[in-house]
Amino acid sequence: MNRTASAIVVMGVAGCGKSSVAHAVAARLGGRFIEGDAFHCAANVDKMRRGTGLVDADRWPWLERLAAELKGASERGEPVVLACSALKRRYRDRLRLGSPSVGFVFLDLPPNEAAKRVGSRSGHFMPDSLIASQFADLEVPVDESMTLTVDATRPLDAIVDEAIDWHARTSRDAGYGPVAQDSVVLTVGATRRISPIHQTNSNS
Ligand SMILES: Nc1ncnc2c1ncn2[C@@H]1O[C@H](COP(=O)(O)OP(=O)(O)OP(=O)(O)O)[C@@H](O)[C@H]1O
Ligand SMILES: O=C(O)[C@H](O)[C@@H](O)[C@H](O)[C@H](O)CO
Repeated sequence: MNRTASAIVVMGVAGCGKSSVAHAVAARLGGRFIEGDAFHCAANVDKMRRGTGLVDADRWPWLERLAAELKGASERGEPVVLACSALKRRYRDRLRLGSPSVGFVFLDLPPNEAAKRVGSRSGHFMPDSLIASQFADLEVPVDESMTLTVDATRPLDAIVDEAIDWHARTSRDAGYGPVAQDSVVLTVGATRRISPIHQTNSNS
């Protein structure tokens, strides 16, 4: 990895494949995998296990911890791939704050598929009754910097290949040089630049 996308956040609703994809992408890129769920406090996990969705106040301290992880990694030049729901635009902007070159891979999965995946796994705290609230909170990334949207119904290997290819292309486009602050918005097959990066970040 290089400083253009020193960190990748794999995002989306419960069950969309964040951990599976982030883990595989980290292994392919030689980066560190971070499981965002491991940074939730016990109260948050208990809340979800009991069938109540998290609200902003529950998520902010968690996002602060994850943002600190990304910032530290960015300062050390350590490549990382984080699995984190990052459902809302302002959550993603918080993660961008300390490491502006972070890229996002949004795993786009329909609600029925997410419910099926969450319902069929065992030993996880997340009940499928919370899928509706995940989609209620989800703000799909549109015109956000360094963001790839992937059809998460595709096989895992194909998704990982797409993410790796996107990372390579954004890195090549940025050329390691003075354009590293540019934003690259990629929707499969089409790349366009928006510069500088802060023009595309708003606090919604
Ligand atoms: N592309 C895929 N196709 C089919 N099944 C998948 C795919 N990716 C992941 N899965 C399966 O879906 C389930 C959820 O995957 P995973 O735990 O990676 O998602 P997640 O978004 O991290 O979930 P959560 O945030 O709820 O922990 C797992 O059983 C996993 O094996
Ligand atoms: O922001 C949130 O509501 C949470 O991070 C959830 O997305 C879960 O932790 C995760 O998906 C586990 O199923």
